[in-house]
Amino acid sequence: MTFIECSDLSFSYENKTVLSKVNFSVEKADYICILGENGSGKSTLVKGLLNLKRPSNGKIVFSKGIKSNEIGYLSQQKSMLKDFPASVFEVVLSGRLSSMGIRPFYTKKDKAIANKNIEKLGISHLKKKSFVELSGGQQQRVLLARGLCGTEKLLILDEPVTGLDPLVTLELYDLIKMINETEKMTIIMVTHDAREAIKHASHILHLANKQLFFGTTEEYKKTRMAEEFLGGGKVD
Ligand SMILES: Nc1ncnc2c1ncn2[C@@H]1O[C@H](COP(=O)(O)OP(=O)(O)OP(=O)(O)O)[C@@H](O)[C@H]1O
Repeated sequence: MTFIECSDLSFSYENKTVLSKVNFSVEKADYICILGENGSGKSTLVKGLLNLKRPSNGKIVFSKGIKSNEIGYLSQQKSMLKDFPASVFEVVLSGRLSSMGIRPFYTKKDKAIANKNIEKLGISHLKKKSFVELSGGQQQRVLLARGLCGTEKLLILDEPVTGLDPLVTLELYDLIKMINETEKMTIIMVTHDAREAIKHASHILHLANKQLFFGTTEEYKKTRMAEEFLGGGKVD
């Protein structure tokens, strides 16, 4: 099932085009990694997918299977939430906000969903702790649980491992892969870590202010671009 179809997309800031000619589609249970150098347009595209920025050209079409408020989102670690004066449970529960519409309170169902995701990510023991007292890796797990509270279909992650140590980074990648495989959760992830990306992703979207490549990871691995981007050496 196709969730999102992007055709001939461009984005501009103050009439300056920063991304153009983007054409790709997102199918249910895909794991798409968006690669590219700094300033290549990755975050701008994510803003477009989250309906936070309007394309200057082309269109993003959501299928009947998904609405734009059914997308979970986890941003870079430098997120404002790092200083959020709240417990782990409250932070995770706040992931239900986008699904609440005009309803001003959390229901039992919202709380049950928060608890389910806390369990899924193995952070039940941290539930009552203050979010600001956690390690970077623990905070990112909490924010992943929060992102999952907003969706059962599509999770967008913008550089989720930035600033984490290598071991915690691997743990987080494994968790994301587990969610993709066991829940059939569709994943779109922006990352600088191309080597890890090609280990996990089903598809690669490579940007350089335009679309350089979109296709399966297997196809991508055969390209010269992949070799160069991965800094030479064997692509495994
Ligand atoms: N709010 C803004 N106003 C003006 N220009 C912007 C704005 N946000 C981004 N840009 C410019 O758009 C281009 C693409 O930026 P974007 O943040 O999408 O790139 P990126 O690939 O996500 O980069 P990084 O890997 O450094 O996060 C850059 O040249 C950037 O300077």
